[in-house]
Amino acid sequence: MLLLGFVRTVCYNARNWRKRVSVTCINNFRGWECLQQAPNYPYLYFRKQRLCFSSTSSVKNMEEILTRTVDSLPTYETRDKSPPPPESSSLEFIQFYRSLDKSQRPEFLFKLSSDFGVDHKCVAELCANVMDSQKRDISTVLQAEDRLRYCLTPRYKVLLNHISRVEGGVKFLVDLKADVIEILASKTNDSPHIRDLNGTLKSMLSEWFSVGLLSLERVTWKSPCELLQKISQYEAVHPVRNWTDIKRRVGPYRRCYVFTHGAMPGEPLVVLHVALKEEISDNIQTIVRGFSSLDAVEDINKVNAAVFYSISSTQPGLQGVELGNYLIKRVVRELQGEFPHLNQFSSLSPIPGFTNWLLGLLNEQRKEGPSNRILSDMEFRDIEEITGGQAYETMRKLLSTNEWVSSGHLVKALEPVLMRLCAWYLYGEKHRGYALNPVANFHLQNGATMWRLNWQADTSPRGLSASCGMMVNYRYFLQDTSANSGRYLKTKEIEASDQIRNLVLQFQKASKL
Ligand SMILES: CC(C)(COP(=O)(O)OP(=O)(O)OC[C@H]1O[C@@H](n2cnc3c(N)ncnc32)[C@H](O)[C@@H]1OP(=O)(O)O)[C@@H](O)C(=O)NCCC(=O)NCCSC(=O)CC(=O)O
Repeated sequence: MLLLGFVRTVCYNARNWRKRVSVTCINNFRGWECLQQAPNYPYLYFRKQRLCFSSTSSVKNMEEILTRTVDSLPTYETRDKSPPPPESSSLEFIQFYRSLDKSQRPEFLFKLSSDFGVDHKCVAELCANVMDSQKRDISTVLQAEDRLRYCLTPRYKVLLNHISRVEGGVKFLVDLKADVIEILASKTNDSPHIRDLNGTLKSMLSEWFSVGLLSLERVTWKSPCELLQKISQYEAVHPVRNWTDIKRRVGPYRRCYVFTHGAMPGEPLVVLHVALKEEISDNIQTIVRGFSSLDAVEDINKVNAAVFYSISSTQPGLQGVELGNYLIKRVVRELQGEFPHLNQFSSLSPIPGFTNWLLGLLNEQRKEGPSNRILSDMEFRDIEEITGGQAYETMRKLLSTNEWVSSGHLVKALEPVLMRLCAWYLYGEKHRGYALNPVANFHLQNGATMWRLNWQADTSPRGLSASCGMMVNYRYFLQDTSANSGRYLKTKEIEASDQIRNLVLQFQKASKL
């Protein structure tokens, strides 16, 4: 009996025909011959090579699949002559992995990375050979080193390379990398083997997604609807509310650019939104809510600054491949071509995490009692006078609910306090020596200058909750970005403007933290 369409069938695992295994097999319209049971023995056969996995794929299944699909590393001598593994191995691996529950993937990836990785015994032997070869001529040394280099190739890398050649294989590997990143981040399994797998995948993906293999595409209202829809869905910084929003973001005095890759057609890998302004913006509402009629003709004399107001990477698996940095630099060149006189390039960036960091500080302050270490004595008195309550306690309550913005007096009293605290948060708070704030770290890695902190730059509830409404411009002085980036990455030195440095000095004087 041929079963078509999506049906749920109960199958018997061919290898465990004695043991009834409840499995879920989902057909597609081509279907495969339904699982016909012989009258006496519940056994399984297929008309088409589609695999049916137990919904509780056992470790045994994993080992079988891995043994079947992960070929041994060809010998050094036959490394260039060995035939590639059959495509069915790649497809079988992909299908099996996708059939696994999310909770089973760490186990599978651990097995893949630990049992099918580098042959450590062989590496040790070849290390000894390299040492021995030092006494010999250079060609012997090079030969020994090349053998060692080859032996350091994880066995699974051959399969991953072949998976990248099947249709959808690169996207599969990007998603696999995203799983590995998640496993490591959640500490579900932080074995050194999984970390090694992460490194191998990162180096493969960094090669495949190098800037020379990426295509820059400008998104306009005439772009395919599906692409506009994806741009809206992927927007991670200033959510797109409706079609008018997206139409505005690709309309006059706006630019939207994406990187795409031939191996992932139709998929914007990273998205950059730009506002063309007379000067560098200090407020996001004027950009995302600002309205020039959608058919206005751009006046080149009104375009003196390019403001990057949103950049989002759409593929978690490509984290660490630095697509955003490449895209910003490529878009700068594109805009210089369109507007040769353009010489101001800056972001208008959110400051995620500042409000929570400040609330943590206020909580600590509350525990430590009356010692006043965040506010100056006059500020302390002003806030108590305006709120009628204990300064830190009321600040904590008001900042948690954004209520403070409804009081003009309080907004005025808090501006100097919050501006200097936020400048310190961006400039002084560190993680492993680099800027604690991930957005700051991103732009500083790119070589931008922490240029201007803006009060009441994002008065949306989202902006108030994230950073008490403040935003920051990371400015790209093109002639300095390379040196700035090098200094930041090497010595962790942050390039900042006088405004930022003065605010930090004010913080250090007023707050005895
Ligand atoms: C910012 C990114 C596009 C960077 O992606 P890339 O692939 O280019 O770079 P990457 O993955 O190598 O990460 C480089 C650095 O980005 C920083 N980073 C920033 N936001 C991050 C996030 N949400 N998750 C992970 N990293 C993030 C990290 O400190 C990281 O440094 P490390 O690897 O050393 O830890 C992406 O992280 C992202 O989409 N973030 C979410 C949206 C966002 O916050 N965009 C920036 C604000 S908008 C903005 O600022 C305005 C504008 O510029 O347009």
